[in-house]
Amino acid sequence: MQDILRQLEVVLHQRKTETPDSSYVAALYASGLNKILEKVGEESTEVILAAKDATPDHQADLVSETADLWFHTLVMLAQQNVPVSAVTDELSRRFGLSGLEEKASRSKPENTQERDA
Ligand SMILES: N=c1c2ncn([C@@H]3O[C@H](COP(=O)(O)OP(=O)(O)OP(=O)(O)O)[C@@H](O)[C@H]3O)c2ncn1[C@@H]1O[C@H](COP(=O)(O)O)[C@@H](O)[C@H]1O
Repeated sequence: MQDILRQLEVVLHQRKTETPDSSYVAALYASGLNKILEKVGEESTEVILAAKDATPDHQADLVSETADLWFHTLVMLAQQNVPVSAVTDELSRRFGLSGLEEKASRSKPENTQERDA
């Protein structure tokens, strides 16, 4: 895993014992899961808008908005006590596995779908 993700994860867990007035992350925890999820949704929209921006220098905005989204996603994982390594391990497990093949292995035969409906 990238060092910055590891370092940030340590800080995010440390913030659980700090006061909201001294830390943005502690303030998010104090506001609760819904506020954290709201931020994840908000930052997702900002990433989409930055990616669709047609100006020549929009890449800097896209990088910044993606960093905001990743950051808030990391806060969500920490709040839920899900280690970042669980996500990177899952990506490693999928590495080299065709998305199309994986999707095909998930779909049920038609007659089974009808029976389960
Ligand atoms: N990487 C980040 C990081 N990225 C973005 N942000 C904050 O996320 C917020 C982004 O939200 P918005 O753009 O919507 O701005 P906003 O209007 O201030 O947000 P709201 O008032 O709507 O909640 C800003 O306040 C940013 O400063 C971050 N805040 C903290 N970190 C890391 O987390 C560590 C701990 O932060 P503190 O808990 O504040 O010490 C820091 O040392 C950094 O490493």
